[in-house]
Amino acid sequence: MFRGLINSFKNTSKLHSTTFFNSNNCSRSFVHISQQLRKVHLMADKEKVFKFAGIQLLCGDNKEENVQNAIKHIDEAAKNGAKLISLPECFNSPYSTATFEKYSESEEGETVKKLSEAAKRNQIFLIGGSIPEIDKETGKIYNTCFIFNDKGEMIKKHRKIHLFDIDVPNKIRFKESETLTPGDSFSVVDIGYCKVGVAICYDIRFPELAMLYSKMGAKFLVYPGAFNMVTGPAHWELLQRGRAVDNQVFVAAISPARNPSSTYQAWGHSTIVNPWGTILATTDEHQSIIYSDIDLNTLNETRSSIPIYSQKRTDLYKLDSINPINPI
Ligand SMILES: NC(=O)CCC(=O)C(=O)O
Repeated sequence: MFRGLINSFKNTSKLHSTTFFNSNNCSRSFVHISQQLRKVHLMADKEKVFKFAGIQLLCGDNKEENVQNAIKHIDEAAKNGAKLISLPECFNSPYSTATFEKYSESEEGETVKKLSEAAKRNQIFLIGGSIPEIDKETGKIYNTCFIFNDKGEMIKKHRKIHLFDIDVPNKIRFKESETLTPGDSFSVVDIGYCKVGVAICYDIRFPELAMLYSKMGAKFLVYPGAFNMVTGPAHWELLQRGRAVDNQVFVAAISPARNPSSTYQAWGHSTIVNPWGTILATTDEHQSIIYSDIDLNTLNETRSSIPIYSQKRTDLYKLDSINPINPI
C-alpha cells in the first residue's frame, strides 16, 4: 500500500511541480515535499542484486560424462554464490542433426532428473541449457531447455522456436529442421528477483522475441547457445549487445566450450551484458564458468535515463503475440 501511495504521489507531484513551481511559497513547500517523497520512493524501490553463473562446458560424445560434468560445475557455481545458473545449448550430446535422435530423451529421462536434483540440492534456479528432447507421444524431437526452480521443480520447458537452418556458401551449412521440430511457446519465468526470458541460440537473431519477452516483464534474457567459427566472431557479441540495448535488459548467452574433436566447432565466448550494452563478463573458447552480479538498479537507471519505453510510438506501430496460448 505504501508503495502504491508513493507511486500515485510521484505521478501527481511531477504534474504539480511543473504547473505551480515558483508561483508562491505554498507551492514551493509542495515541491519540496514531493522531492523528498520521490527520494523515499527511489529508496523503497531499491532492487536486490543476485549472482548469475554461465557454465561453458566441454561437451563430448559420452552422454553420461557430459551430464556428470554439468552437475559438477553446477555444484561449483552454486558454492560460489550463484542463485541462477545456465548451462549451454546441447550440453549432453554432440551438436549434430545426425545424432540428435540417438541422444534424445523425454522429460522423464535421466538428464532432467539429474538437473532437477542439482537445482534442489543447491537451492538455485537452473536454466538447463538444452538437450535433444523426444516427445514420447508424437515421436518428434525438439531442442529443449528445461528450467527448474530452487526446489528442483521443472517450471518451464522452452523448445527452440527458430530452427538453425542456414547456408553460407563455402563456409557453413546446417539444417536443424532435418531432424528437429520447432517449439511454439514463450518462456518467461519468475525467479523471485525478476522475470527471466529464456530462448535458445538462433532465437537470439529474432528481435521480436526479445521484445515480446521484455513486454512480458522479463528483465534478463538468457540464451543457451552454440554459435560457430563463421557466425560467432561476426555476430555473437553484437546480437547480445543489440538485444540488451534495444530492450534495456540484461542478456547472457552461454556456449559449450570448443571441442577440437567434434564436427561442429563452437565459438565459445559465453558472455553477460548489462542494459547499457556493457560486457560484464566473458571468456575464450575453453571450459570455464563466468559470473556476474545482476544489479537491477542499473536497469532502472538506464531506463530512467533513456526512457524509450514511454517514448515508443504505439500510435504508429505495435508488437503483439498472435499466439493465444501465450498472451502478453
Ligand atoms: N545452434 C544455433 O542455433 C547456432 C546459431 C548460429 O550459429 C547463428 O549464427 O545464428
